[in-house]
Amino acid sequence: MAQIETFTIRTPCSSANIGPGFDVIGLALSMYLELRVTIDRTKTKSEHPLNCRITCEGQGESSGDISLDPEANLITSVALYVLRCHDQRSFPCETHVHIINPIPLGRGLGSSGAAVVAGVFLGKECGKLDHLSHDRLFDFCLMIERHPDNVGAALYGGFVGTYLKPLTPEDVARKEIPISEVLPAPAGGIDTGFRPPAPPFGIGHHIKFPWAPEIKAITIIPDFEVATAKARDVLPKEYPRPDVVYNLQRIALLPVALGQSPPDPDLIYLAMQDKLHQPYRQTLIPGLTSIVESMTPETQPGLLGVCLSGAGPTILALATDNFEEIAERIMGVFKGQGIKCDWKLLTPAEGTVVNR
Ligand SMILES: Nc1ncnc2c1ncn2[C@@H]1O[C@H](COP(=O)(O)OP(=O)(O)O)[C@@H](O)[C@H]1O
Ligand SMILES: N[C@@H](CCOP(=O)(O)O)C(=O)O
Repeated sequence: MAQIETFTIRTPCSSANIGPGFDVIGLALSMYLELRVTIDRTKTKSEHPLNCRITCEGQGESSGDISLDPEANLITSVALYVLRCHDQRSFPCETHVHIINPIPLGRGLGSSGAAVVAGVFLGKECGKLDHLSHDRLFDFCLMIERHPDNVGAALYGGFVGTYLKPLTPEDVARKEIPISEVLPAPAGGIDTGFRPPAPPFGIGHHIKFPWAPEIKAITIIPDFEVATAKARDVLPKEYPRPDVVYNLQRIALLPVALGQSPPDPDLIYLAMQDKLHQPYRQTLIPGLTSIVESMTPETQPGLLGVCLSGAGPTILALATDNFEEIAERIMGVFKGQGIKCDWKLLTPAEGTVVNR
């Protein structure tokens, strides 16, 4: 066995929902979280907690939002969860994880989903847990990120529909245990012999949809964060039946509409409408309703459809042309609310890749 082992893990960001597909649809996009990992097996003792040194560059580096404590950092705490479910208490001595993160945090581009997916792969690689398939890793992800759309896209790549299998009552109880029992707070798990609950088998599933090659994703990223948990708290517990039917009608169209080449702008525009989450999130994202309602393929050549990306505040506009003009128009609405933005043109991406 090589004494110094190195590998990289590359996980895409994602845009979830794409309008009506709340907690179902995900699209992996071409901006990647990368982990550069070195395991120095010549060392027998480490000065770092849990044998792991973390360094970080990119988003979250200067703000301190990405913790360098292996039990607090989302990526390494997820890796520890996988390791501890397999009776390995810590990282191999001595592990260095360098995080390169271009994905803006708390903006609706799946930064936490990417961190969770990269984390399960990190646990698998560090623990030499070769028997863990992608589908089993998906189970681990769903014990942490409890909606499957972002993690499904980040893990498998492309344009995916995700769904949960009906579980036995015992397995439902195991899946829904509090997150604090899956990822204990720092110090809660160190050397206590605590063995976290392993996920039930076969929780999450996915299906890949086709994506027309002409369609590109314009992401308009406002300079403020909306924590996904907060954006879920503003949603109602119950919905009027006409609103549910409205979304069901559109979700039946969406995967077909986005797979057809050449794309039909009117069909896509219609298929990207939503009444289950966007109207409620308007309270957290000034300008959202105006952006979604004021732009159509007729008024904006090249535009196919526009929606909130994930829980926001990023706006996703799908288009075939005139990308800069469309981005400028959306940024203009945010500017009217005193909000600065950045924008990026992205394309569908493959799922997580490990390179050794
Ligand atoms: N690369 C990363 N490393 C560690 N933690 C991360 C990373 N990316 C995201 N996170 C955690 O996830 C949080 C953002 O999650 P969330 O509110 O779900 O927003 P998003 O829409 O970006 O997924 C961050 O504040 C941070 O705690
Ligand atoms: N379906 C979820 C997706 C959250 O995505 P994120 O990128 O904002 O984490 C939701 O809409 O809450």
